[in-house]
Amino acid sequence: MTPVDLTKLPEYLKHQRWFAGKAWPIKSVSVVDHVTLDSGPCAFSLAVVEVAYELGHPERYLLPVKPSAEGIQDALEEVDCLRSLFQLIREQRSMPSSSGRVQGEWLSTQDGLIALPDPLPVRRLMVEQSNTSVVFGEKVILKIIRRLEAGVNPEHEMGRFLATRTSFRSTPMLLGALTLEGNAGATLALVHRFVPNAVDGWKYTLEQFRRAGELTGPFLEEMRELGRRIGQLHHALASVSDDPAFAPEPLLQEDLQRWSASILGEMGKTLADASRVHVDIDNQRERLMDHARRLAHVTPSGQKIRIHGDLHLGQVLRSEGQWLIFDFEGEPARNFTQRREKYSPMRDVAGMLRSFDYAEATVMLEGNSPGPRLAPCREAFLEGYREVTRGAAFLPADEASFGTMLRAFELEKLLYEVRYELQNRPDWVRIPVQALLRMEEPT
Ligand SMILES: Nc1ncnc2c1ncn2[C@@H]1O[C@H](COP(=O)(O)OP(=O)(O)O)[C@@H](O)[C@H]1O
Ligand SMILES: O=P(O)(O)O[C@H]1O[C@H](CO)[C@@H](O[C@H]2O[C@H](CO)[C@@H](O)[C@H](O)[C@H]2O)[C@H](O)[C@H]1O
Repeated sequence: MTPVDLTKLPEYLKHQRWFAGKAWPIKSVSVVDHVTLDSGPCAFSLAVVEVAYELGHPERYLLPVKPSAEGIQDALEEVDCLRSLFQLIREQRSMPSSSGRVQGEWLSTQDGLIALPDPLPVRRLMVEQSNTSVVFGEKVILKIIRRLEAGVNPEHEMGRFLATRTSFRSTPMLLGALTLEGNAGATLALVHRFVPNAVDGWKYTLEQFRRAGELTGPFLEEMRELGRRIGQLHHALASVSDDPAFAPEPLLQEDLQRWSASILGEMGKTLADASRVHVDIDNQRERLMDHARRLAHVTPSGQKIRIHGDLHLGQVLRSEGQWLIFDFEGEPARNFTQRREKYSPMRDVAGMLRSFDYAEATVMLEGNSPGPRLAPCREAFLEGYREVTRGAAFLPADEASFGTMLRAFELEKLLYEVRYELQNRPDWVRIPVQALLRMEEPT
């Protein structure tokens, strides 16, 4: 018997913030796996539903639901259900599902020994996000993943790697996870340490940029510190050679050629779409293509390593005078296999630099006066990064290659941002478009 009323599901999904398919007509929905949890004070089911569209690929979603005569009731609205879900992970329980198995995982790390209050206070996080997050006892945060993808979840994999194989601690540590094994296999939920009173780097930087005059010395020192943290993250990600998913690999000419070709390919479609709203962008095509072409001709040096993959100011937290890096899931528009590819760490550096430009553009659009913000911020961040990565095997060996790769990856990120904004925040497309227009001739 299916735990969800399938006839009501299409309408229900269309009203959920996390449902990505609102714009497309649904052909059918089905439950591909489910498990019922009825041992605690809240009986509910975890159902994996597949949504087939009239056009395009099917998608899978996780629905924690309670039986209800009125239709579909989200179990995550009930404190008892949330506690039961968390306990499943904490107690590492394993339960058969209709076509596989649900497995709770709790890491046996120092952080995993965390003591939690009993009864456990529960608070739903009310932020705009693509998943659902819940804070327990102000000490741990459970993220219930809504849209499920096949394959190894990069956030789960990276979190486990950092917690168990490295000494990198500038991240809210992964504590546990809930996994569905079998045909519909996927990571269903993740538990991390909760960072109290944290401000995300985006809000933090905007506040500083909004202040009149020059950026303060202490803020620029914080940006240098952020650069150091990212450098240390790259050292940690490159530190293990006995795990094929993480072992650094030499950067080859064919990697550079492949990345260059991929940027050129993305450019074709992206600029065509962008030129519908910004006519002058098409005139820049040749100049921009040159940046991408040059990447293919860099003399290969350095390594490919696992990287954060979607690094921007919204992926770092500022708490108690420290930077913490989080959200290792990679770019949402790419599939898990692409997100887990090893890359040059310069790609992360480029991502963060793009974020400073977004912050500058945002404060200018708000009507703040121009000021020397962007260049000092970039310089401070790069200084910090280079300070801790000097001579690192994963970086290009010479300055010229460093510069060419950085510009090519900034271009790649800019094109990604154009596509992201066209789809999600059309008013903001001008931010990456203006930056593309400003990009200098390659030297
Ligand atoms: N460990 C944490 N400690 C404190 N706040 C967090 C933590 N993890 C996430 N958050 C907050 O929750 C928000 C959403 O988290 P995120 O992992 O980015 O979810 P999603 O993948 O659904 O976007 C973040 O922007 C941040 O403000
Ligand atoms: O946070 P996500 O992992 O969902 O990342 C996506 O959304 C980001 C926006 O929230 C987007 O980032 C872009 O906008 C940011 C300002 O809002 C800016 O700081 C980033 O530099 C810029 O790329 C990100 O690209 C997208 O993957």
